[in-house]
Amino acid sequence: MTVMLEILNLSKTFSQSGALFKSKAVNATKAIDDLSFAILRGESFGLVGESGSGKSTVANSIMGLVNPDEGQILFEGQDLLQMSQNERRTIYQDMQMVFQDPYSTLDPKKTIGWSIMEPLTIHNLGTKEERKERVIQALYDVELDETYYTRYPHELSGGQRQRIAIASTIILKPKFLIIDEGVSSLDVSIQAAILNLLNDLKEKYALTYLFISHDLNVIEYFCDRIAVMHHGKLVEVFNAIDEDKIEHQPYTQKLFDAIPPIYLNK
Ligand SMILES: Nc1ncnc2c1ncn2[C@@H]1O[C@H](COP(=O)(O)OP(=O)(O)OP(=O)(O)O)[C@@H](O)[C@H]1O
Repeated sequence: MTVMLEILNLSKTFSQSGALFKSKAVNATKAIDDLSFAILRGESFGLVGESGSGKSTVANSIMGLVNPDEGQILFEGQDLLQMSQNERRTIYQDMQMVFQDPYSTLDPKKTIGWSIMEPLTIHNLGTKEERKERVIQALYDVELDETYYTRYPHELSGGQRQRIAIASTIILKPKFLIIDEGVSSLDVSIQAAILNLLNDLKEKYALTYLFISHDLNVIEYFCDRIAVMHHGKLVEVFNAIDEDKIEHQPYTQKLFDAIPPIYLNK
């Protein structure tokens, strides 16, 4: 398999109180610290770590929402950090992110159809009729139907809202999808349904996933390879299938030990 996305020596420090304190280490948080890993085309790559370990900073750096201090982010060999705004805009049709809280990303005053169509509108893709057709296709892709086109976010359950968030990313036909805590706020049975949907979409559209969660149990179920982060650093990367055959780093073992026994199907 070829490499789709490569992170090389990426670092980001946030100054807590603005530029005034930038030079004082005590007021700065090193959110990511010399991080390197590669995601292969067609895999589901998991990034796991406790809250504050730097996972969202990695996702936000990839999506251009955070400016890293150092390092490279290579997408199909091209460094995103060296690109112009225009070049990035084009590449973000191939890379999309499903955010943590779908309710906050859906405009409560707009119909579901409008929200799913928005990326097509922003990128000025297709005629009005073609856009509507693509929205309806995207609704069916996430196992909803066209009656949702005219509904509003408050009429939907958490799981349905997450399906809408997924529909509004796959409508651009991306190659690479980041899912940041995409199922964390959902009940366990709904989580499983969304994960199964993501697996179906992966197959249908040949997607590659970066799946981010603090929940090792979910990551282990869904991902092919797993990277563990702690205090902004990479602890280890391993194949999910080898999970119980290898000796893990103590921090990873601690995360495994914290999984409640009811979730362990061994
Ligand atoms: N915009 C910001 N300004 C200041 N500090 C930030 C900012 N974003 C993140 N941080 C800090 O960087 C560290 C890493 O945060 P990040 O959100 O990347 O971790 P995370 O693993 O995704 O955690 P969570 O699962 O809680 O979102 C934390 O200490 C956080 O407080």
